[in-house]
Amino acid sequence: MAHIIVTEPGQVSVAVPLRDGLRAGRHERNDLVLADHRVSRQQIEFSRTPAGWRVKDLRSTHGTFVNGGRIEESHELTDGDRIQVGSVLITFIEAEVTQQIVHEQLTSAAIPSQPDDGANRRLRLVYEVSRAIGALENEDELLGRMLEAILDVLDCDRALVGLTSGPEGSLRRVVRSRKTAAAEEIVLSRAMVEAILQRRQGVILRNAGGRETPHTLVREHILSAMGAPLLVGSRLLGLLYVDDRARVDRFSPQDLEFLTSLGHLTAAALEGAERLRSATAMAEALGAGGPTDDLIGASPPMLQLKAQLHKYGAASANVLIRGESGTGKELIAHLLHTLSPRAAQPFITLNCAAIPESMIESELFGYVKGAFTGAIRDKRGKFTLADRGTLFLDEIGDLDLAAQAKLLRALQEGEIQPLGAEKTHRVNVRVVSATHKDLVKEIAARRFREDLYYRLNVIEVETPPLREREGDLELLAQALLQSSASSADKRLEGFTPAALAALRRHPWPGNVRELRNEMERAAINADGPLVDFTDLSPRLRSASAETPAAPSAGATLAERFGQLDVLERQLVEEALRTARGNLSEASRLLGITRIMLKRRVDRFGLNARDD
Ligand SMILES: Nc1ncnc2c1ncn2[C@@H]1O[C@H](COP(=O)(O)OP(=O)(O)OP(=O)(O)O)[C@@H](O)[C@H]1O
Repeated sequence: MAHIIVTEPGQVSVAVPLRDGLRAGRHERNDLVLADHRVSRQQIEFSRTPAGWRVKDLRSTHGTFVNGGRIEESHELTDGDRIQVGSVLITFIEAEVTQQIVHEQLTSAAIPSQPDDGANRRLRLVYEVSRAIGALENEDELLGRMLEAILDVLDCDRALVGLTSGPEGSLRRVVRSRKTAAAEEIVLSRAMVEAILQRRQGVILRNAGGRETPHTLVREHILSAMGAPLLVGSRLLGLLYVDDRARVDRFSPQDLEFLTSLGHLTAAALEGAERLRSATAMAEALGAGGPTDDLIGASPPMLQLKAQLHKYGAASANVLIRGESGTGKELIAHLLHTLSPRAAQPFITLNCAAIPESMIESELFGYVKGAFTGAIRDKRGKFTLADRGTLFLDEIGDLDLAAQAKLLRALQEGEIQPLGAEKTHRVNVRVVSATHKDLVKEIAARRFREDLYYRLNVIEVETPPLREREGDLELLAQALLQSSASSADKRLEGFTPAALAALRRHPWPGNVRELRNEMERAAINADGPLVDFTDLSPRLRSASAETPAAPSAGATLAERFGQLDVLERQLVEEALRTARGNLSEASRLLGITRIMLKRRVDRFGLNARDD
């Protein structure tokens, strides 16, 4: 049954099963009462549709938002949708949950004081879990408390939460055991973990000892085990696992159903906490300014990127930066170094695509005199030069397999051996690498080593392309123009509307690098004070699909002259669209008088309004 997870500020998250016609609002007659002054008395209604579920806004005063956007009237829900009303967050979950548990949870304001039978102990656990993770402060400690409660209720030996946020693709674990006070090492069955994570379903081991029992469980003397995924929407955060060494068939299908419900609840709370952390980091990043000020951009993906840089700069883990060409990968690698404790040490760059295969090893590790013909003196490699600092490996996807094997060894052992040297020596290097290639595809095509990928990609950062960064184009164009103008010793104030429109129309496949080149050119061409359409490159003046085709060379003079009308009409239409039909505003955009524009509007029979 589908359900919603309701998170009110300062309250525990509560899971509520959905039913057709369920209403939420401030009035106490609602099925779900939301005590928030920005929620209307009747705010929203959920209804079933042939395709699934829909949420309808009941003409609320402050509106209903789904995934950040205000809904017009109603919205078809998909798994994981986040509905915001006032300060209340409601997450829609399509997956199955145990109705009994979630329903009881909804109606219990406090721990129930009924006889302590199995069902009530479970209910109490759900309550405890909600309370613990709702107040999420120290994640590990609270997950630990939840696991202790699970051990108690399910009466089994050991319990574990494995989070996929662990280093290098491994699971970060929180473990509790009934027998030992110390956190016991739990060896998980790979087959079970894969089944849970890949199928995204709960798995239960019954008849342990049978021929199909996974080897690890037999070796570890585990007689019963079960696990469930931590899923929120389509996002997999890890798994919940319990086992027992005393009894066979310890867990029933109802136990698994119960564990699965807890998995949903835990995942929703963990994700909520993660969002809070990233919002806090973003706020800190925005307030902090500092080195990331060099990274121009205020669009949501750029703000997120800046927050990530502040968060990851201080870590010493390796970082892989992915992104299209010209999106600022090198700039970001340098910022990661500047923000790190290694900032006072060297930042060394190697472009793997620019070095011939035969030389890559000596570039990376260096050589000693006499190592090969022409090695007339010792040469230090990039690893040695970057010792205690950062090594930036650009275009890592272009490294050949032989060099990948050597790089992997250096990263695994923290030691390098220059060509021809007898001994290895230790180096302490943080590797930041970058690529525009999809390394997962490269791994599948056997062109990139998977083990190296995990070594490099402890933290992954993605640089967004310019076309996805709404509003950044203008910011970047202005800043890059100013820096080019001052190098050319000119004073330029900005752009004419026609130049700006051409900049906005262009798709910028070469991203910021292409824009920087364009601004250098414009600064040279422009006589000032504004850069005009004619100062831009021919590519910008003619490449856009919306720009009318240049008059064809073979046409007569009269035909070509006639085509001017087409261009003029398109520009007038565009200006009117931008100015929402306002004549004065549109004439200002076109740089002509209002009367001149009115004459053209009449000639083309267009609609416009007087101010
Ligand atoms: N957000 C930004 N703010 C200011 N300048 C930027 C920004 N992004 C990129 N640049 C500038 O654009 C140019 C290209 O950036 P950079 O060389 O870092 O891109 P890249 O992703 O490493 O490209 P490639 O993959 O082709 O090597 C540089 O001059 C860089 O300083």
